[in-house]
Amino acid sequence: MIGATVLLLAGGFAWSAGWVGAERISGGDVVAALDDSGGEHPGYRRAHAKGICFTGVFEANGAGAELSVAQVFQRAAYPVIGRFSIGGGNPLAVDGRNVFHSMALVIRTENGQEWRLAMDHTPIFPVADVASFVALQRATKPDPRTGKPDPEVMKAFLADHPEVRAFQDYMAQAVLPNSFANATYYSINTFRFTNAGGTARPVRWQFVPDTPLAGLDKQHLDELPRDYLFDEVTARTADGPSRWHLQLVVANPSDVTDKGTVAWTGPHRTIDAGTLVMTAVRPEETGTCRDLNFDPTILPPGIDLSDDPLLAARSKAYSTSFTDRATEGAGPSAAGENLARRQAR
Ligand code: HEM
Repeated sequence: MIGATVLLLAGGFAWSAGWVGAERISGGDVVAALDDSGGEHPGYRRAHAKGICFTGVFEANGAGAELSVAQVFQRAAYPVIGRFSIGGGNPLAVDGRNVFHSMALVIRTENGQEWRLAMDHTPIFPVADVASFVALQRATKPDPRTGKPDPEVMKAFLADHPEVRAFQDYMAQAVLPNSFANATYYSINTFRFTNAGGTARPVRWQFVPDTPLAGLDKQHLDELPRDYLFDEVTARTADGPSRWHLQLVVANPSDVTDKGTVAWTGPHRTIDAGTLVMTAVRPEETGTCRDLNFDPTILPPGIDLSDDPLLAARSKAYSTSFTDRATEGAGPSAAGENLARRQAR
């Protein structure tokens, strides 16, 4: 369990005295906390710094229109810009040690609508609000003496945040996908979908891969090559596309919609809205994803925010991170023909 905790929190998260409520925590505060915990890496995303761009299409089958008027659910193929990443702010991170495998997408439709999505391969998140996120950074900040989080600080954090237990329990038994291509990517947060009849429903979604799931050996994660996941997806894509089905999951009346820490369990009405086809992968310097902010609150008409407070907090933090890195100037690609290889030369 401790191993899972340390693994989960290794992405680098911090804290600042005097933050007493989410309303007082700005995007700048969150980014300062990320920098304090994970170290400063100018020119990179403050979280999910190590990533690779991809392109493809979303082939909508029309079924999603039952839930939302967004054009992206009308039967057609829409171009996609995407990014695979691992959590944490270190662009030189070792893939195997990182808990989050992530996918971000921008899907544009010809009527000018745009849907930006940033998803993790876990169905739930460790914390439900931004104050807890900041506290998590502090708890997981490496102690300079050991290079690991201080167990006493972690213990106090977990005592104050029992909601983290659900994530720890999930991670302890979950398979850690051995490819970006065979992971399921979850919205985690709930959104509100409105259809042409004006009916609004809380919805979470997941992109479910056609590629069968296979796991990394959790006992030997440290032995994986640094860029294992990124090299694997690059080689795999040279051989052909990978596909995921977009499953829209409609809330049951008893489901929690304002906490990404709580899973929706049991049977749910689920609509397969179409297929994401990922056709090409490129390093950030030559791809088209680096200078995008995958703010999950940029939504087309027919998809709105829910009552989950994490969404607005994410928007503020992503915006500050984006502005900071734009001001600093982009660093070399962290994966693909990458920074680590250049430094080794
Ligand atoms: C309070 C909670 C959260 C905070 C403060 C936060 C913070 C951040 C920040 C600062 C970035 C870098 C943005 C940029 O420079 O473009 C980022 C990226 C990202 N986050 Fe979060 N995040 C939170 C929750 C989540 C959740 C719940 C998910 C998954 C559903 C998620 C998935 C991602 C992904 C996939 C990226 C990388 C996007 C890309 O490739 O550009 N985050 N996050």
